[in-house]
Amino acid sequence: MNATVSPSTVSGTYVPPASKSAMQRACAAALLRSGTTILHNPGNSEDDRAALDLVTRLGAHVAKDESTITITSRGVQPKEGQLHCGESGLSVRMFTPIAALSSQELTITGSGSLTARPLDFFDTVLPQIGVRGGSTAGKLPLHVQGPLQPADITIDGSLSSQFLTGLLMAYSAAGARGVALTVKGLNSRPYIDLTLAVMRDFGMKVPRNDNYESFVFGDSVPTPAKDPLHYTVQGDWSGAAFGLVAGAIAGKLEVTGLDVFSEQADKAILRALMQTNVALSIREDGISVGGQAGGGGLNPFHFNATDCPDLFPPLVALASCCAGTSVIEGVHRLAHKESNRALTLQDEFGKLGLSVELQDDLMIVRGGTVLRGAAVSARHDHRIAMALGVAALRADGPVTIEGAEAVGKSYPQFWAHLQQLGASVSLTG
Ligand SMILES: O=C(O)C1=C[C@@H](OP(=O)(O)O)[C@@H](O)[C@H](O)C1
Ligand SMILES: C=C(OP(=O)(O)O)C(=O)O
Repeated sequence: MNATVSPSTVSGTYVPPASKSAMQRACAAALLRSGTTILHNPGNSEDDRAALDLVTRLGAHVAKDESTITITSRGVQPKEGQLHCGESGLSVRMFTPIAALSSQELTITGSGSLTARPLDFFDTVLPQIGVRGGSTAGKLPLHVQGPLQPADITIDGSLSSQFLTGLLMAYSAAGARGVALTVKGLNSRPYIDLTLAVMRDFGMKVPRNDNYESFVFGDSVPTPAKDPLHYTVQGDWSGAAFGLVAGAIAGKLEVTGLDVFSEQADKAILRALMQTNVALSIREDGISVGGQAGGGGLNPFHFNATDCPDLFPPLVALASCCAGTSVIEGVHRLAHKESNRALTLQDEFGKLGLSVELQDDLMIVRGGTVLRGAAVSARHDHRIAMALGVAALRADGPVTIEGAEAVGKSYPQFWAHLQQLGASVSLTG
């Protein structure tokens, strides 16, 4: 599908979708408890659907109605030997240790960009916790046979926090006691805060976090959550970052449905917006962004995105409209996402005439000149598609984004939402 976005202004109220990071964690936590969980504001992205399919195959019963999803479980009891993670990095990395709680032999597969993403972490870690199997030359498919036995181990947290998320959940469900997960060089730290928050909300045993270097499971026994457990999935700061940037560069929006106290990493978009001097008001019941007092331009910004790497694409769209050079740190975190995002941002924004320079860990974006209308590609990456769609609002002519359906991975309603805000978007093919 192609999306053609013509220069437009946006206005009105914007409500982002449910966070797939929160939704996938909630699915895992619902699988791990004995009882019934009712998810309110459930997500419907491709990654969310992959997680729901995984919990079904791992033994839970999933029932959907118009506004909720009910998951009934008695813990991990696989019904199938094959697990499919779609394209979701979080699902494969979180559900692999969870699946290995069972003693059944399981094969874990995925599709698209996930088949190229690194999983060799499991080859060194699984044998230390009683799990046989591992990856296929560092990639999918994975083969595992548990049962996983929590032990004191040291892991590398620099490539991705998602492996640690899975281990924390699996250790907790296995009743870990008197053991510690030691982590070297953890990146994407707020995602671990989100994991621990979901575990707490689901009445799971939560380890002590010693400065993100050690997670210690003590002797305490958690109080089980009430049954049925009602859980509301938070609005998505990662998706909302695109809406907030659209408001900042091309109009004025009122954003609701976000928890301003959320643990989500991408809430940090607010810090970058503040540096640009955009008119911004942050309240518990909503955020208004855009419509600069006095009509002034946006200032460039310097932002470290090492712990919130998914913000790079919306930040590049924002930087394209700032008068001067913006610098984003943390480029090394981008190599193994749905695409190598440093290079795809450079190539695709380059077609719009934007200079994106890569210098070691820095991305240098020279904003301030009007983007030109052109044909670009989403490169099978949802966040690249959305960043191009938002930047196109301020181009000098239509921008056609090929492969626009990529948004389905995290935000299927993205193009419809942009249209509802008044943007000219036509979808073809
Ligand atoms: O745990 C999560 O929900 C995620 C963690 C981050 O990955 P890394 O930990 O690999 O940086 C992020 O990029 C991804 O989109 C979602
Ligand atoms: C990288 C992403 O997700 P995941 O790693 O879960 O596939 C993303 O949503 O940008």
